[in-house]
Amino acid sequence: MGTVVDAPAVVTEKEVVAENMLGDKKVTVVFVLGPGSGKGTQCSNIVEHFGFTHLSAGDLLRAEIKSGSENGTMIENMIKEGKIVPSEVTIKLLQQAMIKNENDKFLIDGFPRNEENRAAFENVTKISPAFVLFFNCSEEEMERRLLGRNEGRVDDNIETIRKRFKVFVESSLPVIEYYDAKDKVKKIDAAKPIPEVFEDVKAIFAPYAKAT
Ligand SMILES: Nc1ncnc2c1ncn2[C@@H]1O[C@H](COP(=O)(O)OP(=O)(O)O)[C@@H](O)[C@H]1O
Ligand SMILES: Nc1ccn([C@@H]2O[C@H](COP(=O)(O)OP(=O)(O)O)[C@@H](O)[C@H]2O)c(=O)n1
Ligand SMILES: [Mg+2]
Repeated sequence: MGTVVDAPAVVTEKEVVAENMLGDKKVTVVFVLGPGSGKGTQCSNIVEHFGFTHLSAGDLLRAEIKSGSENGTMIENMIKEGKIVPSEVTIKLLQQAMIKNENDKFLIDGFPRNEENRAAFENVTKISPAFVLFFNCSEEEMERRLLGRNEGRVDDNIETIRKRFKVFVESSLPVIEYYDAKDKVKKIDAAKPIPEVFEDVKAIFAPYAKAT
């Protein structure tokens, strides 16, 4: 009896996800990092001047808690401890928000916070950031800003703030180093007053100026 040889596998037409495409739109994504450094504050300015849509991973996670989602309790516990929520949860929220929005330019604030966030986002979405905006600020200044924020956040207390900074150093800095090796990091001195920080931000975003 002859050996039965498997027929060569038919090459099925795989769904090819093209780089930086979201459905049929090509998107520009900028990651914004640096804990308690004024990311949200500066993102609002960028939205106003350069026509980006601001997506804060932290805000999306907090909205998910409020919506009564089945993941709500888990997310709340992670935030209270300053820990990073599993990527699948955060990426789903970011992806949904990008798909829902007609814009093609997004500021993704507070993400990717660790290697798992970074790798999973690139694998799932095939989107690479145009660059990473890193607001650099000392731990002391970050503490001062977060303790004065007064938004009633469960994680803006000294104990959680210290944990968040430790997580930033251990988990988020390696992500910044990863992109720095690709020459994609634009580091900004965030210790200066808000308008001065925005002057530096403006210089970086000039190529994305809205056509008037
Ligand atoms: N350059 C700055 N100097 C002083 N305070 C700032 C500056 N930028 C932001 N803040 C204040 O610091 C707090 C944290 O800012 P926020 O934009 O929420 O930071 P992040 O999103 O990085 O945590 C807010 O109360 C904000 O008003
Ligand atoms: N990619 C992310 C972003 C936020 N988070 C959680 O949300 C918390 C608050 O994030 P945030 O970005 O709103 O905080 P700030 O850096 O803006 O003060 C983090 O400390 C994490 O617990 C997360 O798990 N994964
Ligand atoms: Mg913020």
